[in-house]
Amino acid sequence: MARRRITIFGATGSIGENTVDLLTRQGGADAYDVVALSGGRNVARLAEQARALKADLAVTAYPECYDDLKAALAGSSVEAAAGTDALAEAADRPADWIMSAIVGAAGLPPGMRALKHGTTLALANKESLVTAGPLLLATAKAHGARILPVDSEHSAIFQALVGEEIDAVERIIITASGGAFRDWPLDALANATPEQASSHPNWDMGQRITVDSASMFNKALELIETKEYFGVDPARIEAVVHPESLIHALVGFRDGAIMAHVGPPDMRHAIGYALNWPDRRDLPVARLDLAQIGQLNFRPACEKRWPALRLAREVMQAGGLTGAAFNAAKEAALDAFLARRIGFTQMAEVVEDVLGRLSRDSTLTKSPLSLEKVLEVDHLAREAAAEAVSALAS
Ligand SMILES: NC(=O)C1=CN([C@@H]2O[C@H](COP(=O)(O)OP(=O)(O)OC[C@H]3O[C@@H](n4cnc5c(N)ncnc54)[C@H](OP(=O)(O)O)[C@@H]3O)[C@@H](O)[C@H]2O)C=CC1
Ligand SMILES: CC(=O)[C@@H](O)[C@H](O)COP(=O)(O)O
Ligand SMILES: [Mn+2]
Repeated sequence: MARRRITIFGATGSIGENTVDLLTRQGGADAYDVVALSGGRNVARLAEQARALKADLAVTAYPECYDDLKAALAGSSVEAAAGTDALAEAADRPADWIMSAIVGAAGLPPGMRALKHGTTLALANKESLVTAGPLLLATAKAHGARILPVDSEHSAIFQALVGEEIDAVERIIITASGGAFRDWPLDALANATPEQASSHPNWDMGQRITVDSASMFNKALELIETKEYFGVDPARIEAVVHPESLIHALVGFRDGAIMAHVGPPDMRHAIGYALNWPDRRDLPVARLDLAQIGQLNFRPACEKRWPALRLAREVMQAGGLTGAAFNAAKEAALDAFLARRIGFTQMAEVVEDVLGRLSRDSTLTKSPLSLEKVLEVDHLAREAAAEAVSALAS
């Protein structure tokens, strides 16, 4: 088999590090041609990864970090670059498999750009589908590109659907751990701190998705992601709380059968599946001892405790650019919570407020979907969220 050319956007993050780990275990620079790695502020780690994998190019998203990256790469053959244009240029470099693992809406433009070259995009960045799902899929189709899901639930659904027709699907169920505050009394949530919200019961992930897990905004994004990627009617998509995070998703078929994907909470499974697809290779993940586990638990995902789930239903119903507004408002609310400007439960209030304001005219539902329009709505929603945060914080 020809050596594959690989690029990783977001290499220094949690998904990025797991991807680098798998590539290294599968032969690293001896087995792959690493085209480009991108990171943000952690340029020391980015340079280390780029040297180890003999990458052609290392890009930091931040121009002010360029000098440090250049210095960290001194004496190596790795080219250094910085900024949004450099990310776009990295996406233009021919690659066979690209990991999209930047966090937030910032991950959308490089992924979109890469799809125009007909690549395979391993998509961890769920925000791309939430903000611009139909556009992303249409771009992939128009350019003969492929999108492979990496989010654990969506990889699980994808695997459960191998050999099946989507018409045979009756329901899709994604599981939710319930996050850091699953067992907290409802009235204690308002005083939850960023430190408390930043600890996940089962998964080791970046801080932002970990807090989103506690607020259920992660599951809200994933409901929308399911609708966009698999094209299933939202009424057929459910979330259920499963505290053990061992079943990642279940697909129910019209004959009543349910196929569940079971595995340890280790993202190297979903990343490795996408990396080796359509083959399966040995992966360094724990093997489950079901007798030892003994039992698996499930409980309803309560919309009173987690209003993000109700908001996700509204977003799926409205469609169009509503997902872009929802995600941007959520990102701004999360920033405000992490900065201690608003409380934990106020994040959902901010998002609901922004959706209410931006839905007053038909911009979100009637405008044609383009990258420019998504970025415009993203900007408007962040402005509206800043006002909502100021009102709550004053
Ligand atoms: N972590 C997980 O297990 C899972 C994550 N996901 C999704 O994968 C994506 C990545 O998550 P995760 O790895 O946890 O995130 P991390 O915060 O751990 O990593 C994010 C990566 O993006 C870089 N980055 C941050 N901000 C920007 C920006 N504005 N522009 C360009 N690059 C930026 C970071 O650089 P640096 O650190 O150098 O500053 C880092 O490389 C998210 O969309 C998340 O929802 C989905 C399922 C599971
Ligand atoms: C690993 C992964 O895919 C995360 O998105 C995970 O689902 C987070 O756990 P929660 O179920 O707590 O949101
Ligand atoms: Mn997930």
